[in-house]
Amino acid sequence: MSFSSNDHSLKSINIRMGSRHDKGAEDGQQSLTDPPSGHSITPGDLLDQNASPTPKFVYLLAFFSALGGFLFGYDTGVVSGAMLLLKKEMNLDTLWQELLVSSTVGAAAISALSGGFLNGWFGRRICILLASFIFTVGGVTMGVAPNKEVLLVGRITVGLGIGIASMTVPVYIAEVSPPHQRGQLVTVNSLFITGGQFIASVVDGAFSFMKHDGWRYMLGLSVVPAILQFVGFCFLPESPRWLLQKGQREEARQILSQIRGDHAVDEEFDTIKASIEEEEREAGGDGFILMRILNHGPTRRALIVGCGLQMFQQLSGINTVMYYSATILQMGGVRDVKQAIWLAAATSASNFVFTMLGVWLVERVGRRKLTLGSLFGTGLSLTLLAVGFLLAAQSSSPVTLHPAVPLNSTCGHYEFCEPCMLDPGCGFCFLENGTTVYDSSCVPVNETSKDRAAWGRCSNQTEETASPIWAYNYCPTSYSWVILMGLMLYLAFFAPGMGTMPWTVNSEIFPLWARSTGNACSAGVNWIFNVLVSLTFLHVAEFLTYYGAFFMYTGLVVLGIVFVYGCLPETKGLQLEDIENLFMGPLCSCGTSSPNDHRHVQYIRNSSEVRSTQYGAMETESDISYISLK
Ligand SMILES: O[C@H]1[C@H](O)[C@@H](O)[C@H](O)[C@@H](O)[C@H]1O
Repeated sequence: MSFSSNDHSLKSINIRMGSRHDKGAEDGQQSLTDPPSGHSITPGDLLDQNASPTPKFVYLLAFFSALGGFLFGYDTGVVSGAMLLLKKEMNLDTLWQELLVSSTVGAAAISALSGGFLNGWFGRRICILLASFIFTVGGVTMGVAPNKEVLLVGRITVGLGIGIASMTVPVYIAEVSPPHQRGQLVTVNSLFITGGQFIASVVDGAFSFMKHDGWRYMLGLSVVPAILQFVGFCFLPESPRWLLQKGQREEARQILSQIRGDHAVDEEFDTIKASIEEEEREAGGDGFILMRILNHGPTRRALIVGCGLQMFQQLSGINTVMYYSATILQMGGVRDVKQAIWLAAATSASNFVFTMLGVWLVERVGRRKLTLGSLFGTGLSLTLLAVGFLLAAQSSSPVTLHPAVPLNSTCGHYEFCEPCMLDPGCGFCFLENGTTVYDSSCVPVNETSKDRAAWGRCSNQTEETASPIWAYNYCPTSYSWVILMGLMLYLAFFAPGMGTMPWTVNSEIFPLWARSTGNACSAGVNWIFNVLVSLTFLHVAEFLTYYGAFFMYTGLVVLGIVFVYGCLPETKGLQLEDIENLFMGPLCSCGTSSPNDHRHVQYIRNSSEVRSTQYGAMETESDISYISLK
């Protein structure tokens, strides 16, 4: 017999065996420590529902909750297309445009942080209902907004909904899913996020022809999934884990049986119950939850890992790349705005399609390998993007015409397109013949609409092909194919891993008492870094140039690789109640706290007599002799 000490897994096995034994004794059933003669119990037996097909009800729950992810994606994605129409119709200046975009993300950060309290107190179901109600109110407000102020209120309202949904939905799905499918089902929520972004870009394209009021449909249509989710959740149950934590045992058992279909739920029910008691005992029952998380080693380490993952997700620059895709396409010669909108839809379609790959891979390769592989590819693609921008900058078109510009403008100083476009006050006005640029000038941008110059040839944009082209924020280049390839590769690598795993992993690494607060903090970190990265991008580009900015993101991704390699354990296939054990050791164990694929736990009866194991008895050496870890 061989035994390698792994007191963490022993502790959890101990909980299960002990509690199962108690139950078996009470009900006069056979206990787990009393397997049929000659049968050795494997972990598979312990989680026997793992091997069985998932009842359809779980899919239904996952679908209705993931509508929250859809709304998150839709409301964050739809605004770019709506803005093209809004800025003309409401005559919005840059400040208002930025306010309407960033207020949603800012509100999401605040509500995600406070959502932890709501979630722990009122439960997952009420929070999802609340989020869909808020989404509906926000959608109606935006759809009927008579002016920009009301529109801003609508954008802030949907932001509040997004924050609550973003932290509640993954937790709810994780808590109702069977362990062997948890990763996949939670990752479906990310699929719905990118699906929402994709549908938003299609809706943007479809309504872009409606110069008057098109934006009302774009922004207002979000009420459809919001109402669907609200109605659905009126009939769907609360998470049995949350109910058990609140002491509502009978309801919890009943819902667990309903969710698991025909499968016996005693085992799972007892495991959850025993570990709630154990966890509460270990972490100390009283006090402010965030303080308890920080004072208790395993949860403190889980919080660092969860927040770190969310931070690196945003520092990888996803929203810059998505936002910037239309400009990248313009650089490549797509000058028609309508065509650019449709091609931007192709970018979000790729993000969506590659997220599907993540859903497929998560239970096959596991969270750790998927995240590491994704980060590695993301880093390489960012390097390619940076090299593309570098080549474009080095072959930047010269300024050939120097019209007199006002004294207070810097635009007259530039000799090349590159520094001209990096100056937020200027744009590049040029004519082209095939790929040759000629008659080019650097002129001030119109304060109210960046789509045209303040004066001169490019101040009156027409659709005619012979008229000069106005390039704001970009330069024409023949290296756009390198950048485009970088963009596609970026999405292919980012979406399946870094786009999805931070949400999935966070939903499973916290013990029940810390789950709401832990997820609130990590989702809050995600939204805060989302605002930071999107708001700073243009300034960073101004100081470091575009290629400098993308090299900087590459550097941040390298830091992310070190962090993930060092600190992210594998959570695949484990019961939620076991995952805390992975954080018992030091913060960074380079994956060694992951369950070892080759180690097999066997429970062997060493006598024909039925052994009555008591709760906690396995900690003595003689008891351990009943287990062999190969
Ligand atoms: O996981 C999502 C997804 O990758 C989205 O495409 C992105 O816009 C969000 O910021 C992110 O949290």
